Amino acid sequence: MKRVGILGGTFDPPHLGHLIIAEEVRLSLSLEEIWFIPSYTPPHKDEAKSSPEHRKKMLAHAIEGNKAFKMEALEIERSGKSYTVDTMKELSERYPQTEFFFIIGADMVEYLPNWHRINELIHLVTFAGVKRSGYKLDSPYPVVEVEVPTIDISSTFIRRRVKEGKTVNYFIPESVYAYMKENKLYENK
Ligand SMILES: Nc1ncnc2c1ncn2[C@@H]1O[C@H](COP(=O)(O)OP(=O)(O)OP(=O)(O)O)[C@@H](O)[C@H]1O
Ligand SMILES: O=C(O)c1ccc[n+]([C@@H]2O[C@H](COP(=O)([O-])O)[C@@H](O)[C@H]2O)c1
Repeated sequence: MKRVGILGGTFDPPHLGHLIIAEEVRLSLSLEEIWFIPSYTPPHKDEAKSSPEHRKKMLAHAIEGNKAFKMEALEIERSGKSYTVDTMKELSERYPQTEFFFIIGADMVEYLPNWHRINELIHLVTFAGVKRSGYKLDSPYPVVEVEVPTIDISSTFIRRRVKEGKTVNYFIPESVYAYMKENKLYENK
């Protein structure tokens, strides 16, 4: 079986925290690839500030240069609320010879009991949980904990800094920063 990690997210915008957890989990669990899946409408939080097209382009910039990183944009193509169970059902049917590991930060681990059709989803993926400051990794659902240095960066932090007119140099890849500036993203949001 091919072993593939999935990192689903809003990526509004993608940042170094995303890239570091993806690479660290890939190495720890000996995964061949990481597929980044940008959501269309995040199921349980406010709508993204940037459009799916902008988020997709920023993500493409963020993952360029790592051959093991791919983007799978099926949630954007499907539109509507991006429930993970629908996504993983589709991918499991499309790739029956692949074992999927779904990477989640501790904020999402705490939230797992509220996920849509979670009892179905746990049979489709193995959750790989990573620490995130302010959250616990405890869950009534099976989660494999992967030791990753705690990176205290979030998209909310990046958006807030940009709105305040401050630099976000070094927190996001340069190419993502250039794209954000070119398109004036987050300056007034
Ligand atoms: N710094 C981080 N450390 C660990 N996990 C993270 C980190 N940033 C994001 N994640 C995880 O990556 C996935 C996608 O995150 P998402 O794209 O929503 O970014 P975010 O920084 O949490 O965004 P926001 O601040 O807008 O809520 C989630 O499972 C989230 O827990
Ligand atoms: O399916 C659900 O009910 C569900 C609830 C919360 C989050 N998720 C998924 O978890 C990933 C991270 O979510 P977020 O909100 O941090 O971008 C993303 O792929 C979401 O679709 C999924």
